Amino acid sequence: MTTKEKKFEYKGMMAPTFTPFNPDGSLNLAIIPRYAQLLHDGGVTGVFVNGTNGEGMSLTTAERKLVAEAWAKSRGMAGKVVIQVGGLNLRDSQELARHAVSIGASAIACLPHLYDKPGTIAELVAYCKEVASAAPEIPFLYYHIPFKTGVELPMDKFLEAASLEIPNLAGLKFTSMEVETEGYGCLKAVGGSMTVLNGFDEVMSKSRRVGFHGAIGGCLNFMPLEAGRLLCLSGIADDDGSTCCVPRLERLDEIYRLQNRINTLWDIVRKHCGCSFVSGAKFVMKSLTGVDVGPARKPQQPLSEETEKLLSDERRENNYPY
Ligand SMILES: CC(=O)N[C@@H]([C@@H](O)[C@H](O)[C@H](O)CO)[C@@H](O)CC(=O)C(=O)O
Repeated sequence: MTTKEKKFEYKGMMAPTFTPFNPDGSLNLAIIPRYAQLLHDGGVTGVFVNGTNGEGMSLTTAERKLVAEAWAKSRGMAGKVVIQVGGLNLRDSQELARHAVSIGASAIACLPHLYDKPGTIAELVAYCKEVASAAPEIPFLYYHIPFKTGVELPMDKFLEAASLEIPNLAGLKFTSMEVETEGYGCLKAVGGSMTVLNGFDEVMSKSRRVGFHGAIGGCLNFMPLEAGRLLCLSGIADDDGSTCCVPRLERLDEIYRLQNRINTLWDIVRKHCGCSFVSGAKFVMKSLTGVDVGPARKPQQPLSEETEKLLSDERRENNYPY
């Protein structure tokens, strides 16, 4: 593999896709082409499959392959197809990594082991190396999401150490609020050669300002136009008024407004759905786009009619969509 191939050269908005289910809980793969078209129309240029929104950890390995294949078939619309292969026993993650190569995925991403959690950078590097080496032909991204995994190791140091051991290491999905400190360190790590993608919508603007390459955020499934404008305005340097037709103060107001709109929507979902956040997010997806990705799987709880009504009422009161 050449240096260029092992890098994940990507800039833009990538949707962490919801796995569509039928009401009986079986996969609804037939809807994926329409879902991919919707993302494409909103300016989304990649998909992150079988992650948190995708409920990868609630799917069987066979189902994860089917979902990955369906997105790979829709790559004409979906753009870059990144398959999250972690959250399982190592053997299955390696099998999914090989499968990702066989279907022409753009890259794989991987969580740490969720039970035998790594306690040191060396342990995390060793684990990632096992997975990455099963798919040496394509880039490997680490999926950093400490609030879910409990693995809180410093990512800038991880990238430095992993780059010496994993030839196809290309970067990470950084799902932490620490974008201006640790996240910035990741951008500077390994001579600035790693791709760093933001994972929390709440810090989308900040992450763009410090130079993250892109965003993988749930809101990109249903409000990509607002998110795209937010990312675009946030990427304009303050001292370079000449490149932007929107005056600086107006621009800052608009950034503030757009970031707040995204945050408010997530606050509504969190308030009514708590731990069944993906159930709520899937309901929002259906309400705002008409693409029905169905219910979430347990342990996410189904939404009661009352919760659905509360979500709908608050959504409308806050003018989503415009
Ligand atoms: C934990 C979680 O759900 N994170 C979301 C965010 O978009 C999140 O929903 C949003 O920032 C609200 O907190 C994405 O990062 C999910 C994601 O990338 C994935 O599906 O793997």
